[in-house]
Amino acid sequence: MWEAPMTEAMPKPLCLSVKGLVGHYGENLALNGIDLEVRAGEVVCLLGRNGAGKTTTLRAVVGLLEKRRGSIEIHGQQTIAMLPEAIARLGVAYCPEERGIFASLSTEENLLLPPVLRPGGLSVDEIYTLFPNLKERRHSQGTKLSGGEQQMLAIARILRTGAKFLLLDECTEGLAPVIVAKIGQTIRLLKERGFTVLMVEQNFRFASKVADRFYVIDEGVVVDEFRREDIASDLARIEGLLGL
Ligand SMILES: Nc1ncnc2c1ncn2[C@@H]1O[C@H](COP(=O)(O)OP(=O)(O)OP(=O)(O)O)[C@@H](O)[C@H]1O
Repeated sequence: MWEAPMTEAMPKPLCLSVKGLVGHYGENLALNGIDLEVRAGEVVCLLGRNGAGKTTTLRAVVGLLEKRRGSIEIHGQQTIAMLPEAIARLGVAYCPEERGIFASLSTEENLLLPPVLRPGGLSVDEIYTLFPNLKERRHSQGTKLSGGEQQMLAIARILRTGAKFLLLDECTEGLAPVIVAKIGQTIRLLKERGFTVLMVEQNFRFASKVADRFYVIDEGVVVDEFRREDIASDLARIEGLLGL
């Protein structure tokens, strides 16, 4: 049967589609109807002031926010009522702001901790090729690692699980500019290798170099969106929105 050829104009398949997402912490409304999309292979960034609802959005996508309603489709599958374990098996991994490195375990033990949930994950050797620092420090205890090494480890270990859709929460927070640049290189490399990334970032300068598209969240709703190529011509308005 004849099939239409793939053209550049054809959009990539949807990795994530969020519609009317409402989320609560107890009685407190944190998300008030979030709508957003992430396509396969994109790097998408959530921006916004403190307390806007960015982290809560990531937590809702991976099923960690218990009180959530609306629609969250991952690779076309409705996940709003699914448990975190089942969502993880769809190939989604979350790297939280606090990184979650176990102090009493070595770098390598931390690396081997998350279970492999799908085929296609990176091997330990591939991870060490990507992060030579971690190889050098593989026998060091988690707490002996620098902040940058801990962040690299937190990203590296989710690459083993087979997840191809990565949710990164403030992965540059508190890190020196040289390490921030390294994390930028890592995210670009992951994109080249076919990973999809949804990230939360306070550091707009950094995000504007790595992300393809942006959503601005305020008081639990998306109030604006733009593409990286729009930034130069629309900088004053964007900085105003972000309170920069
Ligand atoms: N564990 C929690 N319990 C109760 N309320 C919470 C909790 N975590 C966040 N909130 C509230 O939910 C709202 C959204 O918070 P969220 O952490 O998603 O914001 P954010 O945009 O990620 O901001 P930040 O950059 O400060 O992390 C805020 O009003 C916050 O106070």
